[in-house]
Amino acid sequence: MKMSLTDPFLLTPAEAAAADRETDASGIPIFHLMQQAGFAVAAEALRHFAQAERFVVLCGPGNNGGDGFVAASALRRAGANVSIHLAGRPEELTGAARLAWLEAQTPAQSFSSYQPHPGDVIIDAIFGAGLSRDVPPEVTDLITRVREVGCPVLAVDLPSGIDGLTGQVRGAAFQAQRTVTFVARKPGHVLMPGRIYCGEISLAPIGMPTRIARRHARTVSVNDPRAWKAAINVQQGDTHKYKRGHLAVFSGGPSHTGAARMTASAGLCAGAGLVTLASPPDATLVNACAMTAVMVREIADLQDLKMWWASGKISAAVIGPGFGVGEGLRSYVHASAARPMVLDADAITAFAERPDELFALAAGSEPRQILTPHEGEFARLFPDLAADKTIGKLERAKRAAERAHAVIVYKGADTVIAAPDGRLLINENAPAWLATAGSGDVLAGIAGANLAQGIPAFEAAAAAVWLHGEAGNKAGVGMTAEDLIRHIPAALEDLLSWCRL
Ligand SMILES: NC(=O)C1=CN([C@@H]2O[C@H](COP(=O)(O)OP(=O)(O)OC[C@H]3O[C@@H](n4cnc5c(N)ncnc54)[C@H](O)[C@@H]3O)[C@@H](O)[C@H]2O)[C@H](O)CC1
Ligand SMILES: [K+]
Repeated sequence: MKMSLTDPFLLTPAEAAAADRETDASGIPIFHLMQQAGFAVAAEALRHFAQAERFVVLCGPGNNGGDGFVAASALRRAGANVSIHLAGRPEELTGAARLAWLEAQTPAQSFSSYQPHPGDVIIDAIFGAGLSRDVPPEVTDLITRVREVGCPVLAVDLPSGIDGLTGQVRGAAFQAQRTVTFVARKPGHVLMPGRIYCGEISLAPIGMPTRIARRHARTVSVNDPRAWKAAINVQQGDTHKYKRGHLAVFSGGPSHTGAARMTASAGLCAGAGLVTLASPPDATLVNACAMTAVMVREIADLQDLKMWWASGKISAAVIGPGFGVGEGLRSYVHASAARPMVLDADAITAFAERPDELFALAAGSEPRQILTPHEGEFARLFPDLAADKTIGKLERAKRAAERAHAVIVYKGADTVIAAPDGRLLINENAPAWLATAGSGDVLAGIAGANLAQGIPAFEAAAAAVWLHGEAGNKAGVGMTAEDLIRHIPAALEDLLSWCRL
């Protein structure tokens, strides 16, 4: 089991700036933090780029540039060949960055005078958490020239051009081989494409008291069991099957049964006590022949469904995988309003023309629904949010959850889980090969199993996304969705060990 030793909390750029100010006010000057930051960068440069013929430190106008001056001085003292290029004029520097510049006592050249050369290692200290708009043309130009020569880049805090809040590229960005960040990672380190641009990330504590940093980290965390393990029943494995809930999964017609079967099998492996595949009459035979541990029950129409819910025998449901988009699906969702339910795939698309109808169903109650849109489905249900280029994935997911009164699992390599009350998590344990046919059906089944066991919707969704990623890691490259299902129990074992810690 791979356990991360770093804290799961993230600081948005605004939170990091507020934490800096509070640290300064508490008697630890920002200049002191900057020195520690610069030393950490220099140490990382010497450790990982020992082959450098020259370190070229590119310094911007703010404190990111200040970190660069400190790093440059430290590298010089260590005997390295260093040159500094500066955006603008040194007289324009202020605050701690100005102090760092004065201490560096070095001539600085302009950005435009820098000609990248093989053997150069770039220390990118142009923009960090303070990037507030697209990078200017001279920086775009520099990024292009460095890329053309292929010089390795060590980024300070963030690769310049990556937005620390959204992970988006603002005009252009350095592709770093490594990034050294401070105190805590920012969302932009975890969200795509920022995560890719950062390369290998290391974290330097730089002397900010953890209590200050933690107090400011209010917006978002990494999806790590520490965020929700309290909601997981550790006794899960030992209890009676009826206590572990009964999950209903709705199958499509006779030629569309595979997806729901995948969901049902995943639900069983993920710990639901019982799983029933609710099948239209013409698909019952197909489903019954294919399933063993999963039960099959005929649900012919709305009346059957209402009676089933009324019997109190099912605890949660998954609808959408392979069901078929149409009025039938919408009526089933209506009949299941306010029940713990995962709406996936077709269940999302079915409401594309009338999203408000779906959102109204969940209004007023505590969130019981989990919606699991990928990029395309998200845009169908929340077209305005998807089109709004001024906000990133976190804000989109947050607003969507508020609007839908539901937990949103906004899928991707950087799946974001959002609750209507504003809680946000970014998942980072999913391997690239998880993006395979049927993978989403499996995720829906795991989430359904969690709901069936009585786990609240946000925690159920977050734990499902994490388990899905862990199972994917265990199944390994080249896996199929069936392999993924077979690896859920081992992932669950890991989760229960986490929960017992
Ligand atoms: N606790 C910590 O993590 C510490 C981090 N440090 C470093 O400080 C930077 C953040 O510093 P800040 O001055 O707030 O921001 P930047 O240096 O990233 O840039 C601000 C600077 O740039 C101008 N600007 C922003 N965007 C653009 C643009 N697109 N084009 C032109 N100019 C732009 C803006 O107006 C400012 O002048 C953090 O990343 C760390 O590296 C501290 O060293 C100490 C503690
Ligand atoms: K940078």
